[in-house]
Amino acid sequence: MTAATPLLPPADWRDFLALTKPRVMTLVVFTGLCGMLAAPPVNGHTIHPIIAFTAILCIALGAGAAGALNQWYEADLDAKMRRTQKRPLPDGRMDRQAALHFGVGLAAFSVILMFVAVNVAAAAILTVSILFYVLIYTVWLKRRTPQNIVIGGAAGAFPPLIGWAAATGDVALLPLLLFGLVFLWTPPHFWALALFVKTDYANAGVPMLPVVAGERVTRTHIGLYTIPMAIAAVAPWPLGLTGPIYGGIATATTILFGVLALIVATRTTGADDTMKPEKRLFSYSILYLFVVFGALVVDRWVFA
Ligand code: HEM
Ligand SMILES: CC(C)=CCC/C(C)=C/CC/C(C)=C/COP(=O)(O)OP(=O)(O)O
Repeated sequence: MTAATPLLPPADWRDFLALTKPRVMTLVVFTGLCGMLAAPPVNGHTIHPIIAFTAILCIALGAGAAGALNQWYEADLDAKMRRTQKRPLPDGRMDRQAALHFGVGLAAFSVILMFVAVNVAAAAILTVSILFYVLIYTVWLKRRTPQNIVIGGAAGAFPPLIGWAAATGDVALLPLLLFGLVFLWTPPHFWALALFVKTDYANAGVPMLPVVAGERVTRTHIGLYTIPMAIAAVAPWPLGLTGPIYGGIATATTILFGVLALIVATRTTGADDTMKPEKRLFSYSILYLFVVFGALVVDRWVFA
């Protein structure tokens, strides 16, 4: 049943903000910004600061809209998981219709503004990423297959491409590698977390890998995905797409990622295990992406 009831008071602005999953979106927006700042000038011109700001705003609004539509669609699941129970919809602080209108309105606004103020390529990729997260991941795959986050995770990998396209009107090998990096990073990022919130997903009936295939298989998959992820992370350097600053930072931080992932991949746990290595890998995965994308920008601006 829907949470819609005429007795609900109007939702607070904080509830609308919570619908946009602001903490997760900071990294989404950061990768978009770095994709933009890593792009070369076109005909001697870099992107105008106002257009750059508008493009980043559109990525933030589009990602927020996708988060809101995700929460609109899966309020029933969120109500069953401890981690998500206090969100505005399952907690009964907001009408479901309001969340739907907010999400659709924000999505349309972000795409139209991107098209009008920036360019068609960035608007098109933004549209694809919103649709990917909402329709492919949330509606289609999440409740059906443990490969949900592998395929659906592509949604979160688009922002570097959007940023680059906003600056150049085009895509190129470097942003495609960055897409590959985030795409291959998502499984270890998410499965590390899924290992320690497995019961939540089991209670909600979501077929995440540890629930369906067990811990052992999940750990092995974390290890296996880390290998191509590491290649995508370091490849821009030997391919001559970045300089040694990026190369050095990406290599060092990726080696540490590999070590932490290997620890998780080779562990077996007992019933009262505190899951410290899994929590560490999850936290590090977030820091890692911030640092690698930050290094890209530092490298580009130091060697320009
Ligand atoms: C399908 C792909 C993904 C899934 C299923 C996933 C899942 C999750 C979950 C369940 C959390 C815990 C959030 C919470 O407690 O509310 C989380 C945290 C986080 N995720 Fe992901 N994630 C995915 C992709 C991404 C992507 C692409 C990014 C950014 C590029 C990202 C960035 C983050 C950040 C920054 C946090 C920490 C948020 C905080 O501090 O609360 N995630 N992720
Ligand atoms: C530009 C643009 C549209 C970007 C989209 C960004 C995007 C797809 C991010 C994915 C990260 C994310 C919030 C996963 C949460 O999974 P979940 O929804 O299963 O997590 P939950 O259990 O916390 O709801």
